Amino acid sequence: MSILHPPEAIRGMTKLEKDAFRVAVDMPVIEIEARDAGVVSRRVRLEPYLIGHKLKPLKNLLDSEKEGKKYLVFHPDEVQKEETKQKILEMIRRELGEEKALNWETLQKDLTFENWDTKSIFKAVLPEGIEYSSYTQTGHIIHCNFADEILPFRYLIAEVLLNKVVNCKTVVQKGNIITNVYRNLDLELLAGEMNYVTEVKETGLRFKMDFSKVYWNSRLSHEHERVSGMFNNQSLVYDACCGIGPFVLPATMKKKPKRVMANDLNPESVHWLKVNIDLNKIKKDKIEVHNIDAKQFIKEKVAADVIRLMKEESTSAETEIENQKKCEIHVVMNLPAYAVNFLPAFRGVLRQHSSELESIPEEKRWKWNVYCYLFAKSHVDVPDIWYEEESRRMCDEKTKWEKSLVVKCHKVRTVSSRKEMFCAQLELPYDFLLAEPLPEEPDAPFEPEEAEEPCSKRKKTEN
Ligand SMILES: C[S@@+](CC[C@H](N)C(=O)[O-])C[C@H]1O[C@@H](n2cnc3c(N)ncnc32)[C@H](O)[C@@H]1O
Repeated sequence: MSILHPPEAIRGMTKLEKDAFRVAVDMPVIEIEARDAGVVSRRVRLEPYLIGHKLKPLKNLLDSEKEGKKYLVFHPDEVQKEETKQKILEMIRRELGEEKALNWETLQKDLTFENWDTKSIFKAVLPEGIEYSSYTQTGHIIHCNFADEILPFRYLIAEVLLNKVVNCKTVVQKGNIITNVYRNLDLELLAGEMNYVTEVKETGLRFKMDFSKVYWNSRLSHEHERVSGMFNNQSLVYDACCGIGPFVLPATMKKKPKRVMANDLNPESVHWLKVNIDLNKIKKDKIEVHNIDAKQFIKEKVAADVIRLMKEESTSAETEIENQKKCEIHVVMNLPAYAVNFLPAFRGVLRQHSSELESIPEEKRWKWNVYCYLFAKSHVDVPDIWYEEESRRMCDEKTKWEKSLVVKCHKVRTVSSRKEMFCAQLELPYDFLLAEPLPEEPDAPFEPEEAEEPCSKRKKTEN
């Protein structure tokens, strides 16, 4: 444990009282001429020993009470040994000259709430052995996720974050379970202003949203980039659960696909998607937007759109063979708690267009790719490979085809112990798209999605 830590009296504090953080400490210092400060900081390697940035606004160099003098301020943890102190004096003398009178002194300083970083504060406040570090920031909003034993300290933690984290103006707690269909979170304001309209940047694009009404998860930025990077200028991109646009916006801006259609059931998502289309200066006609159920979107909008475009291209004499080859259909369904239930909608989706399809030669029919997000969950500890197998099984159970249509399973992230998020990539053959549809099943219940574990730790099992 460091010599420098907030006073023990604050342990157990549940309401922030900044004054209680004040403590007087003896800082080891060396007084130097103010005019030598530049040489010392440039030429003497003192970084490992100086106080550094951890206790900001306390700095490595402080004014001495004597005219024309400065103190070099050292971290007491780093200069405990006499030999270290000697070594430091020698290092400085080597640059400033042996004749300089250099001595170790102690300078009494008051450290206050301003000096302690969040980690030291939480460590000092929470009962021993309990740690807190799990929060995410979306624009000016910090959202926290608390384990039961930390709940009594949530208001204090929120106040600390509000005071300490750059740009933070609002701290909220997520409702423990996401039950609503739009996957947004029930928010409880813990500190700061009740303003949930915020803006973030992802892959260089601007995303504005009302955080209390739409879904946003910055942890998915890699996945948004991965999938939108798979398209090209001949792609047809259909996002069935588009949210505020993290797949379709970068795809449109960076890959310039032949066609982009975006859909979400939540009118608020659609509203903010349109705001973001404008904000990123994308022409409105580049993305066709819908606000319907994903199944309906697949059956009515996607199928008809693909057939129309494929027919147009197959009859156009100008289409180069090379471009025809690059033409692929990509349907993205990022609603992991439910999207597998949309897979049956693809079976037989082209039957109503079968006569139009007959006029398109097989070699001019475009490949169908579906990116189906899902959660693979286990009740017991299992080897990592189990989650991928479970993802395939979940898709196969829904497509009910003679062979698995899953061509790839990409692990997106670990949500909590025994729960992984996957993106199953399926290739749908035309036999499947023209097959007899399966009898309509009653809608699967919308599973409540438990909040992420504060720290996602998984017990390792043997593979
Ligand atoms: C997990 S979010 C993903 C949003 C976005 N694609 C992203 O990556 O941030 C799932 C989205 O599906 C939408 N949604 C829920 N049920 C739906 C349905 N039946 N049809 C279409 N969209 C739905 C929600 O409103 C939400 O925006």
